[in-house]
Amino acid sequence: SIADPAAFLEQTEALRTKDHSRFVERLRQVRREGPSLSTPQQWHLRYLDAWETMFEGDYSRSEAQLRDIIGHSGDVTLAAKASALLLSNLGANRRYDEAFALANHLVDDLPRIDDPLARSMVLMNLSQMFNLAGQTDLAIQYAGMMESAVPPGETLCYPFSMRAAALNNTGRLTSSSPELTKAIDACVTAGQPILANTMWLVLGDRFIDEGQPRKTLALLERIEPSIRASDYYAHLLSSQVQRARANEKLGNVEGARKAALAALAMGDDTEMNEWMRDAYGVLYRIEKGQGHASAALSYYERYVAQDKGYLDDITARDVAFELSRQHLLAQKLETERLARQNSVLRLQKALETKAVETSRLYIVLLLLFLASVVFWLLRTKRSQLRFKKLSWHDGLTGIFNRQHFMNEAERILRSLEKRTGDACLVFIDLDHFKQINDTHGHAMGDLVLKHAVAICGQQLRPGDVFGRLGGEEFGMLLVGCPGERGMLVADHIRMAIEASPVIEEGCVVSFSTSVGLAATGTCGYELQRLCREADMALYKAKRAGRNRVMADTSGSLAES
Ligand SMILES: Nc1nc2c(ncn2[C@@H]2O[C@H](COP(=O)(O)OP(=O)(O)OP(=O)(O)O)[C@@H](O)[C@H]2O)c(=O)[nH]1
Repeated sequence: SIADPAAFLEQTEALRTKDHSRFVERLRQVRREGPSLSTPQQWHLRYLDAWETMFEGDYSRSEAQLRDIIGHSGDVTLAAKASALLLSNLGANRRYDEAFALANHLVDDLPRIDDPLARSMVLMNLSQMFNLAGQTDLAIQYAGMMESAVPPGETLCYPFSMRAAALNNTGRLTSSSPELTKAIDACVTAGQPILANTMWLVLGDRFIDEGQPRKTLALLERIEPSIRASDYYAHLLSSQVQRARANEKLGNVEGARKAALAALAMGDDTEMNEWMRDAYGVLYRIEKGQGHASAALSYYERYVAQDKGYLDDITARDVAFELSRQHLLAQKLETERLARQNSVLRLQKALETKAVETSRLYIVLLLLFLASVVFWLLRTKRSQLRFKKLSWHDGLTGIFNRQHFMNEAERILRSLEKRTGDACLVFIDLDHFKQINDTHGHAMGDLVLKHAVAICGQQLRPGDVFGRLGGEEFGMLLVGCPGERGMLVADHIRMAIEASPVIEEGCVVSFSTSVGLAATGTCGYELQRLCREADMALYKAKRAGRNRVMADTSGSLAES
């Protein structure tokens, strides 16, 4: 019984041409015993069934089985073997277009087929297919590939047979060619009767062509039991035809006729091949030789029909091969075109990327430019402001200069006038400042000016305006301040200055100020008038002995 189904199926496969009847018997055994098979084993069994179906000549059923295996088994090796078998199936059915298309696929697939047996089968069928197409060089090349990688357990029988068959097709093979002898030896040693018979029959043909028909007959005598045992249709037919031809050559008319008729009895009339043609040829010549004109004509017509069919077949193969080659070439060109198109697209993409990068760069540059413009504008604005500020302020004391003081005073007076608010314009002049300069130096003079400004600043309120009018003379606009209060503030300033001398490097410099005041309440809001009045009051204070505050000439305010 079947203990190891996987091994059993392997062994069965190895027997398929070696011992065909045992092969068939073992397939029956599997059916009988029905061992449980894994999915891959089930597919393997289906493949062996397909092989046998084809061997028995049921090509269409075999084709369906093989296509099922190729499409659905999911087993690369088995699919390759099935494809190889399908190739010879299509070839045998003269479906050359499909056969060569498949052959081209298999040539492409070859590098991916690792399994040695599957690879060998593919190579063998490719060799056969190309031999059929008259591409003997290719056929020999694939036989050579088979030869250099014989799978374990296999022999050189297949590759040598393929090579001999291809050489036979070229017309270069003779009965003594070493290629033929080697093939026969290898197949006999390997115990491959079918392949050995194929080679023997080639030898038989060569003997006839070389004018040694006796040797052919002797050979046929020897191999007949094996041919009968194998029950291989092609051999049964071709050996009869060979016998007929050999007998014809020897002038053995009856033997020739008998063999030719036996051959014709095997096939049917729709069959077109060189053997049927040769059988009709032999019969035609026999009838003609015997003067049977009508029989001769009838055989001749059959002969011509077969010959035409055979030649048509050869043409069909050539055309199919040529077509498949053109198709392949077209595919290759298309692939190259696509590759070129791809590289153009790649270049375009690279260009687009570059363009995007460039525009990005432009944007960045533009932004940088804008940023620098904004920065430059800000800087300009800042320096403008700084210059403006500088132009508004006195360099030594930091308070408003004369011009800006006047502008500001004018502006404020305008708005005070509208709401009749109060303000006092106060002019302050340091007393005998020239003496300070002369006695203590100009630097000390500067210090005294700054000191005086600091003291005045302490007496001011936010909103008041303070500026240096020139030299040691200062101006103040006390905003929201009526005359009387202005006099008090001015006197405060005077007293504060008098009470805080400058002490510098052990040197004490005391100084005083004279102050003139003009109030809006008495002089109105006209700046010029206020200035005049304040100036006159200051003059009066100087004249009256300095270190005092005097109000405008309207006289309502007292001296302090
Ligand atoms: N150190 C210093 N001296 C200045 C500055 N501006 C003007 N002066 C000096 O101030 C002095 C002003 O003198 P005068 O106008 O004669 O008046 P005064 O000496 O203060 O006498 P009275 O005003 O009459 O009390 C001059 O000697 C100027 O040189 C300055 O910015 N720094």
